[in-house]
Amino acid sequence: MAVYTEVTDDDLAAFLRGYDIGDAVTFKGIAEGVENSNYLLATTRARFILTLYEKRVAPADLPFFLGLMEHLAERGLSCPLPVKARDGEALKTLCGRPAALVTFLDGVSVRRPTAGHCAALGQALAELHRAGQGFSIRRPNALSVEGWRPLAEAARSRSDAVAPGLDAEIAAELDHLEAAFAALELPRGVIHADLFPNNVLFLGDRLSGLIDFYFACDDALAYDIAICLNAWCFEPDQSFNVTKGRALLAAYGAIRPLSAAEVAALPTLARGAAIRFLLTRLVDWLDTPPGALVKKLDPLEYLRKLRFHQQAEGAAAFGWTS
Ligand SMILES: Nc1ncnc2c1ncn2[C@@H]1O[C@H](COP(=O)(O)OP(=O)(O)O)[C@@H](O)[C@H]1O
Ligand SMILES: N[C@@H](CCOP(=O)(O)O)C(=O)O
Repeated sequence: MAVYTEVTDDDLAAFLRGYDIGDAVTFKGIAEGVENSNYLLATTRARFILTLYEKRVAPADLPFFLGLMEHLAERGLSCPLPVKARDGEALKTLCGRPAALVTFLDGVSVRRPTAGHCAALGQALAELHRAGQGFSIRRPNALSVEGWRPLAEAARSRSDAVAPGLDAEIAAELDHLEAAFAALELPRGVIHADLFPNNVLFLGDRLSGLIDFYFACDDALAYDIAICLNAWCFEPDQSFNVTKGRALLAAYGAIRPLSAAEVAALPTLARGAAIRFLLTRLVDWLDTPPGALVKKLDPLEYLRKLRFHQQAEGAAAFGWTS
């Protein structure tokens, strides 16, 4: 579920008086999502998403997220556009939480992406990276390599209960990745950092929008590709689908060609992307109390992806062809 903060009809009416977007017609909580409280609002003029930012989103980061969506939308990317209130501000407070309205995007996310979906995703990711150029606010990636060991420490005494030997396996991988990442020098820019299938909308086979920019940050652009290869191109049996990887990489490269250094770095970046989601899922797995309504995501799915990358040799394992 993703309605942590209940908004009453009176709260909503008072909130909407600050906007010039018509009167509320329907208002309902959205079950999907993990981080924030989301509501679908239809007014006499249009549909919107109302988000109340919950505890994992630092209020100091909100100008980055909202400003980024505005920057990308102005450059033609199909992403939510923050709606400004009568006072010109997009960031407001509602029920004691930071809150914002953004435009609603049509489309549905796909559960089982095809190679065609992966190609559309690769193109949109490259377009996002291009459109992000020139965005003036900086946000370091708190979940890049410097952030992984603290997560592992937070799980440490308990991770072997999730899988025997997991703590030692994570520690050895972090030793490897900390050295490998330190040696990378790659083009950087704004990345989405969580562009999983649930954050990409399609109308039929056409990609209609990208959502959920609340992990976006500055990092190596190719790290975003690695996150997507992990999230889009593994099959339910945990085999990597090279056809999907090739489709994603080729479509990305047609818009923003990869440098030789980026191609060479893909296996390392994919290992990093695997441990990043392994660790955040592991901490959530261990810290979420029994009976909580939030759906817990399986950390071991990402352990299996990590093991695949440890065995893989070069970017050809992802379907890369020069
Ligand atoms: N701008 C939007 N247009 C259409 N649907 C949206 C939009 N933003 C969010 N949603 C819907 O709300 C759900 C949760 O949003 P999301 O930003 O992924 O939440 P969280 O950050 O809490 O994970 C999405 O899966 C999607 O169904
Ligand atoms: N993509 C992450 C979880 C974050 O969920 P979202 O609803 O914010 O996209 C994972 O799979 O671990």
